[in-house]
Amino acid sequence: MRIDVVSIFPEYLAALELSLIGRARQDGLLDVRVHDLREFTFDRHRTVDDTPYGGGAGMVMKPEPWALALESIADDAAASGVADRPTLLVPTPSGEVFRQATAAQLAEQQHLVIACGRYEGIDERVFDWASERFDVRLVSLGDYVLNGGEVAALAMVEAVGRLLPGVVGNPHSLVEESHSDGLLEYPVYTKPAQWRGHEVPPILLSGDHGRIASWRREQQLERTRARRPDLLSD
Ligand SMILES: OB(O)c1ccc2cc[nH]c2c1
Repeated sequence: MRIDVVSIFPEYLAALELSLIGRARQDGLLDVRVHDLREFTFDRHRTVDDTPYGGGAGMVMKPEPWALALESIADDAAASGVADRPTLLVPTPSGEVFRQATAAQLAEQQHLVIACGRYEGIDERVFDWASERFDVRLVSLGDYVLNGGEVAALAMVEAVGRLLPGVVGNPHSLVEESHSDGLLEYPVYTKPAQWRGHEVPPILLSGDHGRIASWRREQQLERTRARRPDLLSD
């Protein structure tokens, strides 16, 4: 999989050189490229924003730098033999909620491009224009607002990248985690069995794997009912 990320703060994405994703890149399991949107401006001040039509606070990101950046990425990918029609992910508070199912869906794609907006957002016409060459998806991490798309990009690259074959050491760990089966994950414990007056649930020390599995499932249901009843109503 190839992932291109475009931002006016490319250094924000440096975290993608670390840990699991960084190792996957070094091992050739994932090709992540970060681009500075200002490389696609040609005025003296490398301008990427302007005042909003219709008035209102703040600034809006100009369409042309985005079109040049996205064209450059799509042309490069096509020339490199990345056959798929790229998926353009646009983090925005006004997008569909990004869920584990979204990550699983995206992990099947060959090429993702993530457009990190700033200011009051990107000129809407970019998304209409981009739909000729990209499958455009506006996505939100949840019902809160950040100052730009970079944090969402980091989250999405990790959520998708860790699902790719060979990226996590033990693929089984992907099965037993929150949301993989629609429920929250069960509580986990490790040594020591007694810690500051708090003990590990005795069932986990019993060696009875059948009863342990049942206990864990009950814990998942109990936690999901308590913390995320919405997951049970679907
Ligand atoms: O909350 B967000 O994910 C988000 C994404 C993009 C922009 C651009 C300006 N504010 C933003 C917020």
